[in-house]
Amino acid sequence: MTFSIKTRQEEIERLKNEKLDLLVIGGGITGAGVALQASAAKMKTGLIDMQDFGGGTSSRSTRLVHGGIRYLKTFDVQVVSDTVKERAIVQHIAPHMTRPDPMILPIYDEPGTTFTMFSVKVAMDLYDHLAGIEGDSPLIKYANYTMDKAETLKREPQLNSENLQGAGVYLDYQNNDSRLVVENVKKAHELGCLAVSRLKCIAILHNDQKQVNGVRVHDNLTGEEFEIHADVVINTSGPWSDLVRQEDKAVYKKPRLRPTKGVHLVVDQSRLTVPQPTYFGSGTADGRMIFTIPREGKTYFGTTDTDFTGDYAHPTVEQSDVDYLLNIINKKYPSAHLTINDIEASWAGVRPLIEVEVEGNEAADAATGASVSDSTSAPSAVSRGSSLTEAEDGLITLAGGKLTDYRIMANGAMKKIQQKLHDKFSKNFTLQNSAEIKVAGGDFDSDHAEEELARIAKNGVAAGITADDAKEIANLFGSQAEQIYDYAKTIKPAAGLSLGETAALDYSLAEEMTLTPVDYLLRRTYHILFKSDTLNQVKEGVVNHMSDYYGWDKEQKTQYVHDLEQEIAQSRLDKLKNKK
Ligand SMILES: Cc1cc2nc3c(=O)[nH]c(=O)nc-3n(C[C@H](O)[C@H](O)[C@H](O)COP(=O)(O)OP(=O)(O)OC[C@H]3O[C@@H](n4cnc5c(N)ncnc54)[C@H](O)[C@@H]3O)c2cc1C
Ligand SMILES: O=P(O)(O)OC[C@H](O)CO
Repeated sequence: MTFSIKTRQEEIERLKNEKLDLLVIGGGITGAGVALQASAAKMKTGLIDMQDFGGGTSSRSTRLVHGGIRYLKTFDVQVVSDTVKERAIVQHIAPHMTRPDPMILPIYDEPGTTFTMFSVKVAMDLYDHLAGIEGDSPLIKYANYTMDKAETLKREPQLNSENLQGAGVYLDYQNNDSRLVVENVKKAHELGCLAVSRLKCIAILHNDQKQVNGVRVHDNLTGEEFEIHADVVINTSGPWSDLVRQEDKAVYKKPRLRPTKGVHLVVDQSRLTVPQPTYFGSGTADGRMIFTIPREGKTYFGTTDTDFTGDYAHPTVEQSDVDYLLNIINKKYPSAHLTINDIEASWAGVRPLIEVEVEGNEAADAATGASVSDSTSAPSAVSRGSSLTEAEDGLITLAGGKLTDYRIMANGAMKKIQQKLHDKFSKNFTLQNSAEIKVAGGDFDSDHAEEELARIAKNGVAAGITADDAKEIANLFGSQAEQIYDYAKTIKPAAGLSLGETAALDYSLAEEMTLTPVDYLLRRTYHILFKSDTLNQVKEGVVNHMSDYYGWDKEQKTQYVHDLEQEIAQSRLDKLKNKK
């Protein structure tokens, strides 16, 4: 019960009564990375999120740890240089989620193409060079190469052959974004961070010298409001960063973000079969590039990139998003003939793109060099860099960036926080090398991850769990699977769930601050997004088991079931399908 509803109240009492060195507002990947590094440096750290950890953009990405090869076209070389090197480090510290998965980049002779056969080879060579994939690199087996048209069609037969020139193949990594967040949060918590979800910052507090010294929060579970005091406060609220800065009424001047929405759609792999992740030009004048990615027996594809001014917590997939993506996919894979009825799941996320340079006396350090654009630029031309700023009253904001460079973004922020605690509060902390701090579940040999996860899964079978469940548990929870297998030895399967599913759920409730069925089925596991075939079988068992664990009354259980069914209906695009 180390990270659960049972510890949540205890930690709220500590947040009320103990002054922190650092408070982190926002528990997406950016905030989680800062909280882990601050806790590793033995700062008394608090991390709050108004939703579930990872409930924002960090569970709505393309689920890649990648260097953004297309950013070379907009000369975002700093972002590429940072992120392409960072991939191997993220794989090292989070090996159960970040897996090498070479990308095919088919080249078409078409309007608006991002690459030609010549430029894709130059880009891939630069990409590999920046990542050190050369010479005797342990990753040399993933060095890039090109394929001619025939080889490309042999590799990926469903691709449109018309105007196809060939393809590049280069290393990128698949990732489980939601679990990357929660494993960072769990590690931070293990290192002493007071991490509480469903706590919303509703005001920024100041001392007599008009310097930030804390926040007022609203507990979204209980309705209680209280203050949390800290020497330093950092705003890592992603797309909400401007809204949190607006709470800092004394110094807020203007927004700096240009939020854009990105949508992904999921079909069964029988409807669209791709052998490995594929990344190609949209074939339209918007300069976008689209991914098609195999995952868990499904194929997902995306993304759109459109300015977004809606509710950042509930970005929705619209008909125009579906039409855009299906039009491109059916052109690139002419034998697919996908329609909206083939879509089994979907998700929409909001990029926290930085558009406006800092203004006034804000101090800015380019964490990963957000090159500034203006509102006339196409969304895809806006930099994917991040920025680190400090307002006149001391509120620090770390925004933008990618999920891939979360660790180096946090590195930059930690140097500023360390300096501030030294200069203003005479507190000295030693920053740790976060490249060597494995996230929760990463305690196994990263250089032999596949073999290690297979070895771990065998222990699950020995505990009486089916081979499929044991493998899935190992892939999701990494070295923590051993704990789940131990659970399995002492419990009986819950109604409607297998022994493995029951043990994994028990673990998540006790050790991952999993508070709702949506937390579990959408973010801690792949059930809603990639396992729609069996979702109906497990969801009732999950709800009933959680209801017993939490002691929900009839009204609470009805509400959680309603929220879950709404999430599933939205993911399945029921509203759009019913309009047809
Ligand atoms: C469609 C799409 C695809 C992408 N694909 C990739 C990819 O494949 N690889 C990659 O590296 N990057 C990718 N990205 C970028 C990456 O997802 C984001 O850069 C990253 O997730 C941003 O994380 P964050 O922690 O800054 O924001 P978020 O994850 O949004 O976290 C901010 C958190 O702050 C919380 N919050 C907000 N206001 C408050 C408040 N007042 N009080 C308390 N909490 C608050 C929110 O609930 C939220 O959980 C993609 C982005 C999109 C949209
Ligand atoms: O921000 P974009 O346009 O690169 O889209 C996000 C990708 O899908 C993955 O990072």
